[in-house]
Amino acid sequence: MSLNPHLVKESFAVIEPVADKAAAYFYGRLFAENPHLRGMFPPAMDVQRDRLFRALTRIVWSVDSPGGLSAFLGQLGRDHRKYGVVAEHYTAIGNALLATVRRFAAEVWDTETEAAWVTAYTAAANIMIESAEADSGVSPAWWLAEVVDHERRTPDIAVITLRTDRDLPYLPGQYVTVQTARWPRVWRTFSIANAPRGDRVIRLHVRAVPGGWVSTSLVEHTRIGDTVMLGPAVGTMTPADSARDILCVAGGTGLAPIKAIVEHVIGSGRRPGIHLLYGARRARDLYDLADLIRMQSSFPWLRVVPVVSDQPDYDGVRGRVTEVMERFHSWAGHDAYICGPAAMVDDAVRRLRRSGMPAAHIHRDVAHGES
Ligand SMILES: NC(=O)C1=CN([C@@H]2O[C@H](COP(=O)(O)OP(=O)(O)OC[C@H]3O[C@@H](n4cnc5c(N)ncnc54)[C@H](O)[C@@H]3O)[C@@H](O)[C@H]2O)C=CC1
Repeated sequence: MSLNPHLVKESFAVIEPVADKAAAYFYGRLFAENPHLRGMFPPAMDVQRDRLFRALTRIVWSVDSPGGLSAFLGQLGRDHRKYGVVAEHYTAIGNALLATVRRFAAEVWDTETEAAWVTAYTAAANIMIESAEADSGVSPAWWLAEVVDHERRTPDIAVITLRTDRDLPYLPGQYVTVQTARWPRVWRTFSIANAPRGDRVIRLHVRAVPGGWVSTSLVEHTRIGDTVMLGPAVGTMTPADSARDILCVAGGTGLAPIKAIVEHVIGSGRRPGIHLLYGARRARDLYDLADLIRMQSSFPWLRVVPVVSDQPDYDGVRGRVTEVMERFHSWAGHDAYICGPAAMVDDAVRRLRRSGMPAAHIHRDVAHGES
């Protein structure tokens, strides 16, 4: 059977508007047919449902660009080891998925569409299974990490320093999933805010999101000496191998991966000009400014520009960080790294593309929610 991306996409487009219902049906069916799998998932499934659809959407819409997709699936397969997922589970998940798309895309469903989904799912599952198996020979499924420092920089933002029990390999700009003792089986993603130094130290910037289980637990209920669990590092916004100058645009705690990338570039011995536009709603939310100013004073090629959007009496640069980015400078010839709220990242990419920056010079990660 050959892959037929068109049929997969066409049927998926019918499901997207009813994604919530389809995800609820998928999990209902999965657990009804395989009750033993329920224990692998958290008690509350809302975030899990969104995640499933975000991953599925990404897979389906890139099903005909196999290069990037197989890297994504490989990371997904490795990351799923921490849940205890093994090869047999993929059959159960595939059956539930097929039943779901068959039901919700009934208006366009036929035997050819079914064959296209079976082929696509089998190919995707095989990549995930193979990469998990290859990884199991060389890397643990998860890491334990001790909290060695916990700084409450604002009432709702903490900078948390962890030391992992074993080396956790990562590239600057990547992120990890975190589970706290307070919420077993609930994993949330956070970017690593420091470049790797071989000392097993990982720093996270966490904003306690209202109703966010893990973020609130990390900011408000975590102390030095506590232990958390981490999944493997994933993510594709990593430093480009280029000689260009660098534009960094960070919104709120989206600063974390940007800081890791800047640290890496400084440590690499290169001397590119780096502009770091750091946006926050109010001056007091510029929770890491003192550290960035220190970096700037030891590396004269770095220019940090704090930008405040929602405080009219602020006496520095005011506005949304993306607007300031556009009126500030010409960014032609730069590499851009962008991280923050999804709408901010989209807006920055749109403005840079409009100004003529090639897509290949714009580095961003597909939004990963924290809460
Ligand atoms: N903590 C972490 O490790 C990471 C967090 N993130 C994401 O970064 C985001 C950070 O959120 P907050 O700190 O609450 O930031 P925020 O909502 O306070 O926004 C910070 C700044 O971003 C800009 N901005 C916000 N919305 C915009 C829009 N619609 N258009 C243009 N510019 C806009 C403004 O300049 C604003 O001052 C979250 O969505 C989080 O998921 C991403 C990667 C890592």
